[in-house]
Amino acid sequence: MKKEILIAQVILDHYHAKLDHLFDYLIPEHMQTLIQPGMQVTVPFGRNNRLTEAFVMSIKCRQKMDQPLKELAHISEEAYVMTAAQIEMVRWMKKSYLCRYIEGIRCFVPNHRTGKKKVIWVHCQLESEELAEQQIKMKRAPMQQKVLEALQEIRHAPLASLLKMTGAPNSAVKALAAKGFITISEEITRRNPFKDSVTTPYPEPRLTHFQERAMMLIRGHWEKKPEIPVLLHGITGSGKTEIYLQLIKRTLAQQQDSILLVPEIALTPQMVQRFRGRFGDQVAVLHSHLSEGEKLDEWGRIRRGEARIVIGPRSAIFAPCQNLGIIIIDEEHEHTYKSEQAPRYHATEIARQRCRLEKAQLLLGSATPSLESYHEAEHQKILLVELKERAAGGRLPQVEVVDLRKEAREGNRTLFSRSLIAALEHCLGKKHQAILLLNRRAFATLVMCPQCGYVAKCSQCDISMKWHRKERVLKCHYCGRREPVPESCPMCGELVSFQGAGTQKVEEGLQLLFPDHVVARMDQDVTRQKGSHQAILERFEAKEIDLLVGTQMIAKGLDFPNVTVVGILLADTSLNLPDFRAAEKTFQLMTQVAGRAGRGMQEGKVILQTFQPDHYAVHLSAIQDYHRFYQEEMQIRQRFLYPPFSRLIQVTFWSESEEAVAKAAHHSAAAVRFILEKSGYGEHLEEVMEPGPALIAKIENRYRYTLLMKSVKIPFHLMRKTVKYLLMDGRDRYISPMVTVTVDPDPRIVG
Ligand SMILES: Nc1ncnc2c1ncn2[C@@H]1O[C@H](COP(=O)(O)OP(=O)(O)OP(=O)(O)O)[C@@H](O)[C@H]1O
Ligand SMILES: [Zn+2]
Repeated sequence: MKKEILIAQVILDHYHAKLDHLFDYLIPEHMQTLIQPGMQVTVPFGRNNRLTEAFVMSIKCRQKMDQPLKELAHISEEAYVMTAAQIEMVRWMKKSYLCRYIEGIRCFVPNHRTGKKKVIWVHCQLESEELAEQQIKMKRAPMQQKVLEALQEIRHAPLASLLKMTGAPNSAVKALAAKGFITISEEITRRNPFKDSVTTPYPEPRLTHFQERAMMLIRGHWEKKPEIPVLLHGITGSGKTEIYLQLIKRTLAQQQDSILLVPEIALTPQMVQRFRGRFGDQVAVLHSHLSEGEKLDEWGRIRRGEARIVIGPRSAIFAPCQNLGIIIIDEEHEHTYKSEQAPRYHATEIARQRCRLEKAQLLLGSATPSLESYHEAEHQKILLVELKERAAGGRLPQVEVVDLRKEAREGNRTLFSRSLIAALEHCLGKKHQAILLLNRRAFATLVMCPQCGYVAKCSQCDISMKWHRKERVLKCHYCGRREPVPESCPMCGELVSFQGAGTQKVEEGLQLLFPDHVVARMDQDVTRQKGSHQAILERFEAKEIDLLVGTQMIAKGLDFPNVTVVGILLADTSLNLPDFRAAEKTFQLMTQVAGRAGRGMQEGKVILQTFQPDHYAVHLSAIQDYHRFYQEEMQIRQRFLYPPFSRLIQVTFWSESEEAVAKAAHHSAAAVRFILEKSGYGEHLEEVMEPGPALIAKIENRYRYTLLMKSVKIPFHLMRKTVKYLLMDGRDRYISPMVTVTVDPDPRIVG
């Protein structure tokens, strides 16, 4: 009988585009019983057969070989083996996000180069009486005496700390070991990211009536339809965290793993504290502030099932849980769940795929769900469960909208309206605290009228137009439309370009207004250092800070019952972003930050300052009417065919030469249109928009152009395939080597 030939199909551990495909290697006989898909191997590659790391994606059987093949060199036995589900996910990611195999693989198998950390321990071998005796005998060796004295209490200690504690030299320890009084051992220790923090227990409260009901609905639903996700829409302060805790407790009881995603872990120390307070060491955190060693160790604990609860930002969705029971995504609407680098995945999509493949359950939670998720709930693709009351008893804060146009007409051109100052005085008088939000992400220069609040918008896209200083025109960066800069406001009077003030200016202004109170600022400038977020939040919690000023990083998740006033200094900064999600983002941000007020027993008050008090996102967030906002916004999305009524693909071109980048963008658009026309979609070519300079037209001296495609009539997968075929695989024909191209299917940030 003829023997079968076993062939491993591998992906090389290389990021080069030309190597992004499967390579066949013969599996030598002695490996045939050992090898499995998902394993890490070493293969000879290239003309001089350099040994290269690779991953086995599949194994196939052949009767004969079509061509001579090289043999696998080695199986890395200690390395992580991807599961079948993970291999399938990698294939799916490649197709969906147009990334390379290795980029997908590296999400699941991090490139941990640091080995395990070894620590030398000293163990005392003497019983306490004996020890005391020896100590007396050792008068002439005071250093050895000191070491023994230290060990009397603690019995075991890492060598390094023992030496530090006693001031003794290493020779003293060696001498003691030679006498047999102590032993020395080398041990692998876990680098614990929580080693310096104290965990206070977080006792389980009695669920409120509404929480109880929500739990029942969720559990009942999953008993019948475990594959259908749940959207938990709970108002701010409604106690969603407690629902997460309880669901995870059940999962734990079934010996299964849980993943809880949070938008940004540094901003949510309270969440981690609560989970550690309830579940202790079974909680692992994965995030970018951990050292490589800490990351590796946490990863190992998860893989071995020692830590069954994983908390982390979007990348934690790839945690190596081997028996996944549930994934919970808190603040599911947050844009941080979308990766802005290859692979450009969305954590919620990955979660869905993982849950499907690993038979786990998925819960999305938010006070302001993304339109996409709510839309799915409306169409029964996910189950909507609502929490409409605050858990701790308080009510939602009252919101006062302040019209800054009126304030200006009446002579107050400062950043602080009279209502805001009055509210802050009242708040501080009662020894309460306040949060002030200034969203500074206003990098686009807009044309706006401070008299009436008018903003120049594109008539085709309903997006605010960007002012191009050099060319003296207004441009829509979606469709490329150009318009002259109006000399005067078409609504009333004079036009000025709008400039937002920074948080630092606000901080200074507040300190002048309230010289006897402590003002602090939290934004990216102050929090670049590791742990500084937490330090500020701890001071705020300890009431050492009265007024906290910040960017949107203070809007989320914070739960401080003593905060009774929230000031939103300028709602317009995010409202005027040239992004079709600007209204949605504003509504979410306003609602979230307003939700920080009055979470305890005292009533909260919110002052929302704006030039556009009549904008639906502003007044609907003021009355906290999510449902009406959803309906209004959906009408606009439908009229202009934005997601969820279309799917977008964004191609970005980068180059140091503006000419090259413009040429590449235009050639690419033409090529894509040409193919789509050939495929029979000639009537819908307007779905491939005119390319133009990106919202941030130049970064680090490299010019950026974007090409946006809006799939409505042209099928999304066809568009995606066309883009991949032309602009990625065949890019050399249309695009100069000076230009870098990135493709983002379903972009979250457009521009
Ligand atoms: N069953 C309960 N009984 C008493 N207090 C509760 C209960 N559940 C939650 N709380 C308290 O209610 C407060 C708000 O809860 P939590 O922080 O979970 O709100 P949330 O829904 O996550 O809100 P947000 O979206 O604003 O972050 C917390 O201080 C929490 O301790
Ligand atoms: Zn336009």
